[in-house]
Amino acid sequence: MIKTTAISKYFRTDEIETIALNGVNLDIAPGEFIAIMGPSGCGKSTLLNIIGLLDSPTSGSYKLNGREVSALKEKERGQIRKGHIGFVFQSFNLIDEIDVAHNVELPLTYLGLSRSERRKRVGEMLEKVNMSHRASHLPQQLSGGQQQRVAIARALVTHPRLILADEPTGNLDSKNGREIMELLSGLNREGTTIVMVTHSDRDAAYASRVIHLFDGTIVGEIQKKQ
Ligand SMILES: Nc1ncnc2c1ncn2[C@@H]1O[C@H](COP(=O)(O)OP(=O)(O)OP(=O)(O)O)[C@@H](O)[C@H]1O
Repeated sequence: MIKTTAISKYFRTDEIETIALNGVNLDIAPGEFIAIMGPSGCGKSTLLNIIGLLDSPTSGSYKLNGREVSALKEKERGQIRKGHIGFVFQSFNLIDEIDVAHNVELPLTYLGLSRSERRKRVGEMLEKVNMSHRASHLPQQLSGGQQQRVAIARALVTHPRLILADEPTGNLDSKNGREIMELLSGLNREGTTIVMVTHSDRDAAYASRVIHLFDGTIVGEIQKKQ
């Protein structure tokens, strides 16, 4: 599903050049649950952003479902993202001014679905994350764990085959964090591929494979026995 070959990413600001990724080779099959770990600044978010087509590599090849996507223009990258990739962030990134149902509906407005189809999907997703009873609340009226469940519903509403999560439990207490991990784990069992950046060994324990990054390079990998 995901194949990167010798991916590198340099950031240039004035005179300083930062090498965020340095020759990353990664092969992820459909249905895997990957955790990416490593110290602060080692390139985890950069790698996730490239996998999610939010950014392009400076060099190297990235094939998503067999298609070379490393050098696509932002417009094309956006089109692939819209229907195929769901994002979950540490800070939830919900829109404060609109209620839960409208937040979850947002990604569907770009897909040209009818209003009734959109409503149906939003209802299904809120049920899945156990948030139907809060559909007309504003995000700020919810706990952190509830906001993250809404964010996951929003990531799922387009039925993506790939979910990318950047420290999804980073702002949650351990009980809410565990609930979010159980939710992601259940989605993975249903067939969704998940790539997650995490600092937490407890969260990484849910993954089928853990990849360790250091200074922009993969330095180790642990495959769990099934
Ligand atoms: N837009 C940018 N411009 C310049 N440098 C950047 C940019 N984004 C990231 N970097 C640099 O690239 C390196 C990798 O950053 P990245 O955010 O991928 O690390 P990370 O492993 O996710 O860190 P953390 O665990 O602290 O979130 C860092 O040295 C960072 O300062």
